[in-house]
Amino acid sequence: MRSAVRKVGKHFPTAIISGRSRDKVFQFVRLNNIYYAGSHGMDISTPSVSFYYGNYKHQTRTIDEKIKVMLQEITRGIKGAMVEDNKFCLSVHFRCVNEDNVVVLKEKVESAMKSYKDFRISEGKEVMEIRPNINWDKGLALQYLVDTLGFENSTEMIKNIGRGFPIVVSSTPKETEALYSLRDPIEVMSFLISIAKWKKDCGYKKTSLFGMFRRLIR
Ligand SMILES: O=P(O)(O)OC[C@H]1O[C@H](O[C@H]2O[C@H](CO)[C@@H](O)[C@H](O)[C@H]2O)[C@H](O)[C@@H](O)[C@@H]1O
Repeated sequence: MRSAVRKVGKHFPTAIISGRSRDKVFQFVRLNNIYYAGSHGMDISTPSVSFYYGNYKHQTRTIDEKIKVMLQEITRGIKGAMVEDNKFCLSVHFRCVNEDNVVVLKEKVESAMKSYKDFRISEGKEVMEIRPNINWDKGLALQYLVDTLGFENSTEMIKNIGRGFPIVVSSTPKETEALYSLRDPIEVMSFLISIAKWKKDCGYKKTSLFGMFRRLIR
């Protein structure tokens, strides 16, 4: 998969946008030719900029250590629950918590977070995301990348099509906004290899990217 992403990054500006910390995503992916946006898009690096943090004031952590300690205390009392530090946001995982305790955990976290108006809670896949209460998310991070960091071709593409080419990855049918779907990581990998090869061979100006998408995915 890494080699497939590297190939795509060679032919298209490529970004990985995640709720996880940027460092963690980089540890998984370990490629220098792509953009990374961690902490739900709050922490962005470009391929040309050193990945490592400098000692700059604006890079100080926004997550109050007090909140982390408080959430760790809550999860300690509930079997299977755990807190993950995503640098500019926190996750409270409940995948391994039994059903009855999930309700208890959610109530405790929601109640404790009531005193922290600068933070909000959103829910992911068996995870509560504790995020700064700012108007920023993965979608806005994508828009920022498209508008400012050398994704000019994508801007054109997204404008032309209206919504780009959203693809959901799921082995079962799902209600989503995505226009296309792939079943699993294996299909994702062959899709990535195909678009990189397609761009290498002919470039999207010579043939329709839309047509290519239609051929490659459902
Ligand atoms: O934005 P994403 O890249 O989709 O990140 C969202 C969360 O991903 C991780 O949690 C998810 O994967 C875990 C297994 O690795 C799973 O246990 C959990 O239920 C999933 O939600 C990550 O650990 C979280 O911090 C992210 O917020």
